[in-house]
Amino acid sequence: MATRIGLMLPRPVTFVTGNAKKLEEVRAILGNSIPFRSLKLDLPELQGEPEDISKEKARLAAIQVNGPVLVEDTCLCFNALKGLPGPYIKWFLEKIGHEGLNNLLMAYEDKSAYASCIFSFSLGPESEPITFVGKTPGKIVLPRGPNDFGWDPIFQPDGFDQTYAEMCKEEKNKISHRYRALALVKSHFAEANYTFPIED
Ligand SMILES: O=P(O)(O)OP(=O)(O)OP(=O)(O)OC[C@H]1O[C@@H](n2cnc3c(O)ncnc32)[C@H](O)[C@@H]1O
Ligand SMILES: [Mg+2]
Repeated sequence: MATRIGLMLPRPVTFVTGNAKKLEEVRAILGNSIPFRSLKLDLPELQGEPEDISKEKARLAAIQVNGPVLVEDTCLCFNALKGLPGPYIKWFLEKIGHEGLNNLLMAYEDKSAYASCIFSFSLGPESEPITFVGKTPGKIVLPRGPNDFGWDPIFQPDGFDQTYAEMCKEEKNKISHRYRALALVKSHFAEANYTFPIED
């Protein structure tokens, strides 16, 4: 059987994020399937549509790293608010907290929401990033469970009685928006058959 030779990447892939919890989940989900190193950088984020924000982050990251990069942007979208706060969830969470986020939906019967994770992968500063989107539908509830990662206590995925925060990590990582997006990233890497230089 002929072996397909994949594109040899000039450097290992760098996952750029300023968020330690994201990194922890990405490590747990990817395991050894895609070798990567991480770099803690909080990149400036454009305003606009989630895919454009994620792509722009990858462009900036690829310039800083001067090599292949993976970044992700996470959104929490309320259906009654036509997808808002969406990519602005970080600032909403920081300013108004879990209670304020619940209050935003007070005027609406519809408490449904979805979490989405948009990974962008760029081969380097000259390349157009490719995006991979994973979504998990659910609803916004009063906070339940440990408060150690973002809006986990107020998001209850459909089909479950627990919020993300109440679930054990393994369970969240089997159904999460991040897991679903990373499944697409993994398929792309398998398809492209990239080869990586040995880390020095
Ligand atoms: O450096 P980056 O990767 O951008 O990390 P960040 O913390 O700035 O993250 P985002 O810009 O994607 O903003 C998403 C917000 O949602 C939070 N968040 C991301 N993933 C989450 C998850 O799985 N569960 C709960 N909160 C999450 C995160 O802490 C932020 O407040
Ligand atoms: Mg950010």
